[in-house]
Amino acid sequence: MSAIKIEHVTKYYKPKNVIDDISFEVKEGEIFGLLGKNGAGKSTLINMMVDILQPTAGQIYIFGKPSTEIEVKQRIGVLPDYEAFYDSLNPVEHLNYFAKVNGKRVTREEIVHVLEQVGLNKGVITRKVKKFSFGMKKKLGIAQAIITDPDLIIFDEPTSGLDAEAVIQIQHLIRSLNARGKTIFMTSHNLDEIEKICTRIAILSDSNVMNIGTLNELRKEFHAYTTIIFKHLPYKQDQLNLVRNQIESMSEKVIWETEQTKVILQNEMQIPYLLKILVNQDIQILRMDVIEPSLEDIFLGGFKDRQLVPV
Ligand SMILES: Nc1ncnc2c1ncn2[C@@H]1O[C@H](COP(=O)(O)OP(=O)(O)OP(=O)(O)O)[C@@H](O)[C@H]1O
Repeated sequence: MSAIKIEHVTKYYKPKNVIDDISFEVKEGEIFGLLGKNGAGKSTLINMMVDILQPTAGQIYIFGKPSTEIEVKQRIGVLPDYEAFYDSLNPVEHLNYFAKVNGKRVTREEIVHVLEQVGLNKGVITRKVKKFSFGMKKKLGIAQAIITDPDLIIFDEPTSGLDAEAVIQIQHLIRSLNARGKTIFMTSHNLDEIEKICTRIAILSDSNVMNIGTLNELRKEFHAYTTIIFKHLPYKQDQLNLVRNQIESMSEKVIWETEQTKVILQNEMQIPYLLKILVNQDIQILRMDVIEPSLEDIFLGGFKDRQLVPV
């Protein structure tokens, strides 16, 4: 069953649709990453999923039921893009109250355990939230998203503003929640993070999900370039002439150096052909590296019809 099903959803904010007729599904058990530039509509979409905002048109289903149903809401935990804490409570009191309001009883031990998981240790959990730093509030928001043990957890930029150690801790937590069967839907501006953690990725652009897939599928879809770098003994002059003609006829771009050649290919299926050229000309290869395009190359390189610029 799909954990999230978005069907022809539109959201109009004067003077235009910020989300314009988008449809996609997130399967149970996925870590699904939503990418988009500032203002692309990621938070608007999340707020519609959790029924804080109503779509202008379209339907959203969570675990097969309309997202407006109360029993569905109880299966979702969310870290929104805004803060909603009671300043005068400490984090233990806050999570206890939050869980109660959502119809779940949690023990103090469970709360302390969740706070530890997000990096809020015993030293700070008796402090009032109003004294918390930005990063501490972000961690509390993550704790709030998971305290009721929901099946679907939605994180809007879970690691933005956190220090490096906390980022690693939260990424580890997201993976371990997923390993326990939780479906994760997250946004992030950290492309390395999305690349590292997410099983599938959607790119939201101009109010439409332009593309969805695994990193490998996106690489193919965006015609991302593969770079081959090989180190070799210096070419002899006659070798160089022959190799140059053949490689330049198959490659987007070649950078020739005395003992290293960098070949940019549009298609990894060209690699065997490249190897054949080198072997036939008896080039003495010492080392070879294949550099796959990263999510950053894909995202910053442009969308479907704009191909990436080779480096
Ligand atoms: N209440 C509102 N009224 C009018 N326009 C709004 C409202 N909320 C958001 N918008 C507009 O909708 C668009 C999408 O905003 P949204 O916050 O969803 O983007 P985002 O992808 O989450 O951006 P960021 O990465 O900066 O958080 C923006 O152009 C924003 O100005």
